[in-house]
Amino acid sequence: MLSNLRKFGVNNKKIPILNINNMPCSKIRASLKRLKLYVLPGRNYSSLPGLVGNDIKSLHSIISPPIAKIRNIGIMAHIDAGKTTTTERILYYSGYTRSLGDVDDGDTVTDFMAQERERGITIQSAAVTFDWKGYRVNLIDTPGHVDFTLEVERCLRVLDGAVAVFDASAGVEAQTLTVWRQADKHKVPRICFLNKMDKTGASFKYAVESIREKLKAKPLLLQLPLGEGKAFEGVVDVVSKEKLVWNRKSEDGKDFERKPLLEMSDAKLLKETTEARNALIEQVADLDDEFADLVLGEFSENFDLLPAEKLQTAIHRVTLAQTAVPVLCGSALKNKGVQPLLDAITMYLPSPEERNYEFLQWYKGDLCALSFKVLHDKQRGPLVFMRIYSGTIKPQSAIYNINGNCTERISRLLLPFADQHIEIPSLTAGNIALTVGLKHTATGDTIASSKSSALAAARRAEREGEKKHRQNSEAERLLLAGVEIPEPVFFCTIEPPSVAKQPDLDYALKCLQREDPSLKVKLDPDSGQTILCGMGELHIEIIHDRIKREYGLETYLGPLQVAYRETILNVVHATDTLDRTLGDKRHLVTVELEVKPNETCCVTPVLKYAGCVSEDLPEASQEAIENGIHSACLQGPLLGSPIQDVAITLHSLIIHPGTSTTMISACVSRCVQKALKKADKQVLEPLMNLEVTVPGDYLSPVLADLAQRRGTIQEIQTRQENKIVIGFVPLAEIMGYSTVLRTLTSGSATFALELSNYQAMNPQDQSILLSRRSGLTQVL
Ligand SMILES: Nc1nc2c(ncn2[C@@H]2O[C@H](COP(=O)(O)OP(=O)(O)OP(=O)(O)O)[C@@H](O)[C@H]2O)c(=O)[nH]1
Repeated sequence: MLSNLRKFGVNNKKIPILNINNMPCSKIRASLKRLKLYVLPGRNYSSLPGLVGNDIKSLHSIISPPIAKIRNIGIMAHIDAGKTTTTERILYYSGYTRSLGDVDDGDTVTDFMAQERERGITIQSAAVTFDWKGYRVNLIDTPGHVDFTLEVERCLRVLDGAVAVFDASAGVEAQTLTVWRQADKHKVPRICFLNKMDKTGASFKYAVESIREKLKAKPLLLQLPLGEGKAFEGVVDVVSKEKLVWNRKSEDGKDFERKPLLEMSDAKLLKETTEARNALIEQVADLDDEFADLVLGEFSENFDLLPAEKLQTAIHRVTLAQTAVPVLCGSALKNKGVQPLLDAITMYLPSPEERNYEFLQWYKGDLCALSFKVLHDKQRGPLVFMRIYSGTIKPQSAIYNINGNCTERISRLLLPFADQHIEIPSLTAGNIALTVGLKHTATGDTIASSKSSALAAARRAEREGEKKHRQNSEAERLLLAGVEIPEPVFFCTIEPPSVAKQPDLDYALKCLQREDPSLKVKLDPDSGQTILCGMGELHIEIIHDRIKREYGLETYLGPLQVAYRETILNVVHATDTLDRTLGDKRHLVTVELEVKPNETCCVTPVLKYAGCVSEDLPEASQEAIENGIHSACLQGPLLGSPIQDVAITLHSLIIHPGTSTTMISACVSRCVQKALKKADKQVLEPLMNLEVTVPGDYLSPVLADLAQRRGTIQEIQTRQENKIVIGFVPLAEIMGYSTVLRTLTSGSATFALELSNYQAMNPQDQSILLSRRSGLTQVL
């Protein structure tokens, strides 16, 4: 049961999404860092400024807001859509910060990093908590760069709702699609914010259409813009039929007026808004039966009489059901439209209790939490951010980590509220907690109150699975709600400055892996070198930089290499015998097996036993066979890359009594390798979906360059002055592309990449690759 239980936590399914684009790493995080959200050494956490004396009531409302008033949200967007700017404004209007930050001013970030170094702490914010009109909002940092796909995925897992930010002049862009798909996967209700309405070329209509067409979503237009481009001055609230106009003299956008639209002064706008409101009511009524009954009953004659609150409640339900998405607009840079966005977040996005997390029923109110970010603080050790789904977390208490199968103790519990970290006595379901003292918990681990509580939950899940005739694996997935770990596609060697520093490097890598499970570290069995495997060039660069910055180690990276795979093209047979005497014991195994291409894609080999073998084979021997096959398939005969898409049938296995399982594994492994060597072999390379957005003038050089990179162009779309080139390109050909693209287009183009699949290399390219590799080997 326990091994089963552990499996719940490790959901190793591959998600084929990744993006390389050497943009600066998540600016949102940098901006949050700039907000001085860090733990000050030696700080007294027990009191909160602003609370006079024993203002227990205020403290209580800060620590335990009613769950219905909590919103756990994230902001997601394509690069440069304005996520950071919007976040800055949100934090400013909510009172979290006292001045408006400027994303175009890099100095402040550097200043902060200098401070960070001075203090010897590594605090990046994963979540900031603030209040807005009586609601508690936990804004969870979702990184903009999809080299950190796992981070995006992990954050989405703990969100109850999200704001998708769009550049109103570009509409839906490549990465919007990627994050939208991820949000779909995790069933996260969303609202859309069409930002940059002030920008030349901004088009509300175009952006809404692209949401409809590309995202296949039903936009609910809750606002209309008052002007576009330079003429943009505010928005019309369609629900309440008011116009919101920002005071031109107000530098920070705090000062705006809400005025009802009047027949006398706004006749045209009122007509337009009334039509938009009627359309909205009909649209919502089509999607929500309860609202349809209300509208058809009392208000069928005149929609104007329908109170705004009734419409808002129905929009909330529709948003929660994800049958449509509310759309708002504004300009974060010009400080317009952000306060109504905050209102919409609290009004339309769900509270934690409105999300239907199926696994909660198995915990029966006992503690269930997901660790979604681990940070290393030199003073305090690891700090773990947790989303509490059910039960209560308390300091000085033991918790059970299901993935790690270990019991750990939380020493302190902090609430990252406003610009403070408040030490608190407990935290309940729906909240985000920051725990101190957990030494083994890693990102993505699931936490229960005790081992017995976790086992009880697993039993309930299994019973439920049986009742519903469902695969147990599904119950496992739901129980733990783990974060899926994508397969890395890049790797390189990493070396410490001296052999004596190897243990320090191992320690640094261990800590970094706890924070970031998409970072894989291996030992090269031949050279003994440490190998780093990551999601992209930027990912590996950042890890390298962090080792230097946070652990004071100057390491050396080998050349970045693409993670190829191998497969075979024909059926092959092999037999092998291992006969060894160790001491007075004879170990004798004979294996006969067949290896053939598998019909469907499979990363790990499919193992079958021929009828005569399976009978009475002890479990330990079966395990030894699986281990042997697994280890043989880790290194293919062509490039030493993992073997995939093969099926192995064991025809005969003769084991001499007393033979150890290690010898069985060794013999099976050798026999599989023998078979693989005999087969016709094929290298598989990662093929990427590529989307380049380029001004029309630069299209030709971009296409010519892609042709040289073995790229295949599928489609070229036109979006205003830009061309969107959509196609495929092998990953090996696109390394360092951001620099080349910048040079080719004077920095005016952007691109997004996503892993499509692994595809067979053509014989010519394969032989070039193999000779290059063997050449390298000779040089070495
Ligand atoms: N005209 C205009 N520009 C904006 C607006 N919001 C942001 N920008 C600009 O757009 C650029 C990108 O803004 P960011 O806020 O950094 O966008 P982001 O989505 O966080 O970008 P990444 O972190 O790279 O994904 C900056 O130069 C901003 O000044 C807006 O409302 N109008």
